[in-house]
Amino acid sequence: MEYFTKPLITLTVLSLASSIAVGVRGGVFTLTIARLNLRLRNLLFKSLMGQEIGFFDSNHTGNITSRLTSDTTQVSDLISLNVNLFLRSMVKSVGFFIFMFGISWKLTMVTIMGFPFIALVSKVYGEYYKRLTKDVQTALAQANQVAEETISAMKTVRSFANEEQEADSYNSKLLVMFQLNKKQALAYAFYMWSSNISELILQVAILFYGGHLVVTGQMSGGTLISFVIYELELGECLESIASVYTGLMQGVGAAEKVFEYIDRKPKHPHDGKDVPDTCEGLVEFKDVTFAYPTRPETDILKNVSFTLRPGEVTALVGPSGGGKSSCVGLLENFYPPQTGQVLLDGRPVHTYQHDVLHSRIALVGQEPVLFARSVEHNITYGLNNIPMKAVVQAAIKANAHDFITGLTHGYDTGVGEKGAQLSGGQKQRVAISRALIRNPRVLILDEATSALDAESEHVVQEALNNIMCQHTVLVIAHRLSTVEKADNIIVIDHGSVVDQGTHGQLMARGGLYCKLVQRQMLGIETGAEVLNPPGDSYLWKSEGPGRQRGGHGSSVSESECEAPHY
Ligand SMILES: Nc1ncnc2c1ncn2[C@@H]1O[C@H](COP(=O)(O)OP(=O)(O)OP(=O)(O)O)[C@@H](O)[C@H]1O
Repeated sequence: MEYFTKPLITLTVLSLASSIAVGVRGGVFTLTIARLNLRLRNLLFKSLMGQEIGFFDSNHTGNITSRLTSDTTQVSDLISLNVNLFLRSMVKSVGFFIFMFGISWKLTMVTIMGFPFIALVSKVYGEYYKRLTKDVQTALAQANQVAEETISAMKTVRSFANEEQEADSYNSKLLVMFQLNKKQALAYAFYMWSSNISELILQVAILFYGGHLVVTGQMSGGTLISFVIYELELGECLESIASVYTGLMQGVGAAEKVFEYIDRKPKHPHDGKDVPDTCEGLVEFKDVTFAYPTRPETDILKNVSFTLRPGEVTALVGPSGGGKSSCVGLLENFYPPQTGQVLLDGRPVHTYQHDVLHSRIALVGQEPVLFARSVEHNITYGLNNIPMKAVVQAAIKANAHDFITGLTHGYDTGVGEKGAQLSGGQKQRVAISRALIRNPRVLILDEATSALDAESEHVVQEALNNIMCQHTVLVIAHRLSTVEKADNIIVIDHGSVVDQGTHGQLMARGGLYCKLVQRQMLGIETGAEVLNPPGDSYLWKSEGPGRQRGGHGSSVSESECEAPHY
C-alpha cells in the first residue's frame, strides 16, 4: 500500500491541477475567439467604410457581407481552436519525448525517422485544403449574394411570381459549394488513409527494432511496452498537430479573403485636409472628363464645364442617361474625374476634409435611402447633439412635420428597413429634412420632388424656394416645368453640355431643350426618340399640329420653338 499511496497522491494532485488548467484554457480561448472576432469584424468594417464608391459598384453586397460574417467567423474559430490544440499537443509531445528518450534513445531515433514523411503528407494536404477552403468560401459568398438580393427585393420577386426560380438559383449556387465539399471529403479520406498507414509503418518499425533489442538483452520486455505506450500517445499528439496544420491552413484560406479587404487601400481615399473658414458655395466644373471605374473605356462626361453660382438655382436637364447624376457623383466626391477639376470655392472637392465637404454640400437623391431607425435619427443622420427644435424646423420646411406628428410615436417612430414603413413621398420629405437641417451651402436636388403628389410637391417646392436664395442650388428634374424658373439651365446630352441659358433663351434657340419641353407637353416621355427621330421627322411634325397625340390639350408646334416668348 505504501508503494501505491505516493503515486496515487501525486496523480490526484496532478489531475486536480490539470482540470483547473483545462477550465482556464477553455475560458481563455472562448474569450480569445470572441475578441478576435470582434477585432477582425471591426477592422474589416472600418476598412470597408473607407473604400471608394467604385469598390461598391464592382463588389456585390452579398459578397462583402459574407466576408464580414462567415469568413471572419471561420478565421477566428479555426485559428483560436487550432492554436489551442497546437499548444496542448506540443506540451504533451515534448513530455512524451523526454520520457521516451529516457527509456531508449535508439528507439526514439527510429521514431523520429518517420516524422518527415508524416510532415510531408500533412503539408501537401494542408496546402490543398487551404485552396479548397478559399473556393468554398467564394461559392458560399455567391450563394449569399443570391439570397440577399432576393430577400431584399421580395416584393418584386413575388410580383413576378419568381420564387421558384430564385430558390433554384440559390440551390445551384449551393450545389457548386457541395461539389467542393465533396472534394474536401475525398481529400480528407486520402489524408486519413495515408497518415494512418505511415503511423502503422512507424509502429511496425518500432516493434521490430524493439523486439531485436529485447531479444539481444539490451532492453526488458516491460520497458518496450512502456515505450510503445508513450509512442502511441505521441502518435496521437502528432496527429493532432498535423490536423492543426490543416485547420490553420483552412483558417488562413478564409483569412486571406478577409485581409484582402482589410489591407485594401482605397483607390480614391477621402482624406482631404482643407477646412476653409467660410464657404461661398461657388461650384465649377472645369473641362471634366469622367468614366466610371467599372467601365473605364466609356467616357460618361466629356470636357464638361459649367458654373453654379451662390444664390442661384441651376438646373441640369437632358435625356435619360446623359450624365446628370454622374455630375452629382463628382460634386459629392464619390468618384474622381479622369481629367479636369471639380471645384468648390476654387478648391478641388477632394482636398476638403471629408465631413466638412459633406456639411457644405447636401444631396437629396432620386431614391431616398432611410435607415431602420427613428424619424428623428434619420433627420439628424451624421450629426450629433441636435436640439429637437432644429429637427422640427427642418421637418416643417420640408412639409414633413404634419405627417410625422400623425405617426404613432411621432418623431420616435421607426421607419423600417430602408424606410419601408413610409410612403415614397413621406420618405422623400424626411430625406429633404435631413438635407435641410445641415443648412448646406450647396443643395443638390436630384429628382427630389419626383415622388411627391402635386400638393406636397407644391408645398415642398415653396419651402425650397424660400431657402434657395441662401444656397447654391443644383436641381435635376425630368419634369421640365419644375425648372422653368431656374437662373440657369444646363442641357446635358451624351455626356456633353450642349446648351445653357434661361428657359426663355433656350426656347428661343429651339435646340434640344425646346424639343424636350415640347415632347413633354405632348405627353410623350423624354428619351432617345427625341434625339434620334426616325427619318428626322417627329410624330407631331409629320402629322401636323392639329393631330398631336396624348398631351394635356397642349398645341405646341415646332414653329413655337423659334418664338422668342414661348
Ligand atoms: N455606377 C455606374 N457604373 C457604371 N456606369 C454607370 C454607373 N452609373 C451610371 N452609369 C452610366 O452612366 C451613364 C450616365 O448615367 P447618369 O445616371 O449620370 O444619367 P442621368 O442623366 O442622370 O440619367 P437619368 O436622368 O435617367 O437619371 C449611363 O449610361 C449609365 O449607364
